[in-house]
Amino acid sequence: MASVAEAERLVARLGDEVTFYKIGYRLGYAGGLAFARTLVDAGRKVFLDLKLHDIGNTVEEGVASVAGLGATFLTVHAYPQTMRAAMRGKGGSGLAILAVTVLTSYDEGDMREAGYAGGVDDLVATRTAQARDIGIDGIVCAATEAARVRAIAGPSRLIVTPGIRPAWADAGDQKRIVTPRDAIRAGVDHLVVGRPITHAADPFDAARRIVDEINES
Ligand SMILES: O=c1ccn([C@@H]2O[C@H](COP(=O)(O)O)[C@@H](O)[C@H]2O)c(=O)[nH]1
Repeated sequence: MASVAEAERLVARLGDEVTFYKIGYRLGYAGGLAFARTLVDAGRKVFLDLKLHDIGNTVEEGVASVAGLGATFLTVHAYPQTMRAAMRGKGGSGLAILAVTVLTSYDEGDMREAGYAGGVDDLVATRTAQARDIGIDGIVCAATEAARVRAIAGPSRLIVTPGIRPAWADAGDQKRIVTPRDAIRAGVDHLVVGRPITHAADPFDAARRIVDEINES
């Protein structure tokens, strides 16, 4: 979403079909943080996908600022310093910190290009174990990794998966994609669905088809 006005129109169009909204960079940098508060006040849940990563002090102070907005989730990259700082920053707020392991737009070739010697699965596993040991609230990974992540993270830590693509949707720049049905069957707690809904000719119909697929799984 490019603007709060556009986001407001989408929220109105989706009505009660969608109760949990993710706000990313584009809207976040265009008034989206104030809009998050509006959504929370309207009874919606908000996932702030800000993917913070910086020196510990900066992350801690940034998370402390965001913690008062009433959002449910906030993402940080799954680097140990960053995760520890985020957990300090959230203090006693109800904000859950989610650690992004390896972006779902990365495959093995992208890992090599970025300078990693190992593969996606092993880095997701390593970062999940570190996140668990730090006490992070949830893990962001592809649903293809959900079973291994669950085994490492334990039964109560949240698993949140972007890269969700119904069979009828384009993959776009996502490389590790899974259908809503297969993600639910893999034991994922929350599915992130963006363009299959926001770029659909009829977003309400797209959201309903995805909800139906989840409910039939
Ligand atoms: O590994 C990650 C972490 C975050 N994302 C974010 O999720 C949405 C996915 O949107 P789609 O349009 O459904 O591809 C997007 O905002 C990403 O920034 C991710 O895709 N992968």
